[in-house]
Amino acid sequence: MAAVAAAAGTFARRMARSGVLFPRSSPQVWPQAARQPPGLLPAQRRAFSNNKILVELDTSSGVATMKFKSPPVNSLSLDFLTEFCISLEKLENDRACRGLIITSAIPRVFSSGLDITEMCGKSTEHYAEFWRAVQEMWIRLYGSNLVTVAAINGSSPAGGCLIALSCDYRIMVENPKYVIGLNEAQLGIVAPFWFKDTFVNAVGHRAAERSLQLGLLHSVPEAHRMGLVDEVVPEEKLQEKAVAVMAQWLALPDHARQLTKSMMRKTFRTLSSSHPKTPSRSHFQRTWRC
Ligand SMILES: CC/C=C\C/C=C\C/C=C\C=C\CC(=O)SCCNC(=O)CCNC(=O)[C@H](O)C(C)(C)COP(=O)(O)OP(=O)(O)OC[C@H]1O[C@@H](n2cnc3c(N)ncnc32)[C@H](O)[C@@H]1OP(=O)(O)O
Repeated sequence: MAAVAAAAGTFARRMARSGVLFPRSSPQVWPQAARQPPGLLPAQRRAFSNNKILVELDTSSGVATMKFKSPPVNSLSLDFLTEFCISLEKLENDRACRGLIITSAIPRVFSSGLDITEMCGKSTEHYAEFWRAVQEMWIRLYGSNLVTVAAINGSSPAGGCLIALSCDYRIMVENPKYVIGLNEAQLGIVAPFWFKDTFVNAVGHRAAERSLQLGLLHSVPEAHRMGLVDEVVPEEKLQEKAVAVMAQWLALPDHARQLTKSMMRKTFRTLSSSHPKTPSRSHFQRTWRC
């Protein structure tokens, strides 16, 4: 328990160093239209970047694009998760931003999920901090007030699938090599209940039961059929489609859409307020034999 508390403190300090407020306890409601401060020339584009993620915000449309750029496979390391939360928080605090498209700059992979090297041979404190960061990523993305669209341009197993599932809409590139799903059972581990719930919310109980027990990674057409992704497009149409979907969602009044989203996703507050126990060191070691 002390380790969990220490990890919470460490993660909070990492976020605080970035200048981002932490944590935010309740959803914020943003103005309906992107606004520019009066008297200033509108800067159409703003960008910020770190060594894991690139973010570009088009202030005229209010749409930001977040590109994962952490070779080789955009695995979700502690550093990646921290940068993700910082970037998301910056966008949420930017009154010009209303929507977020998440995609990958790495060919053929959206995200390979949690970084396996973070779960081997580390201290109890590290596991606690890592797990805290995984939860925080999900809480912030699933509970975000922004319209979030996943433009999935590569394989997306496990934690990568969770990121996509946490968005409001998923568009995946049609490619016979790409797969998506929660394959934890194949790895001999159990997807946490909030991974499971997010999956069930997208595909329904029966499809989830089968997919999760067998740890299936689905082809793109199969993922589309079962509702795991909402749309499938050729690679060259992905950006255009993501922008079009975003425009459709942003056409609604923000407050009504945001409150509806918050109502539909209210379970996230349970985790947010209770942060379940971090898996123990022996659990990690047993699972990965390290
Ligand atoms: C977890 C501890 C136990 C208990 C806790 C309790 C409950 C919940 C626990 C866990 C929940 C976990 C969710 C997860 O996300 S676990 C991670 C699952 N991820 C995977 O299974 C993906 C594995 N990777 C792949 O399938 C493929 O790599 C690919 C499809 C993403 C890409 O294929 P490529 O052919 O393009 O690339 P590769 O040659 O396979 O890989 C290149 C390179 O990258 C390394 N790598 C791949 N995935 C990961 C990863 N997730 N973390 C770290 N590193 C990864 C791979 O080893 C290669 O490295 P080298 O070049 O060999 O050095």
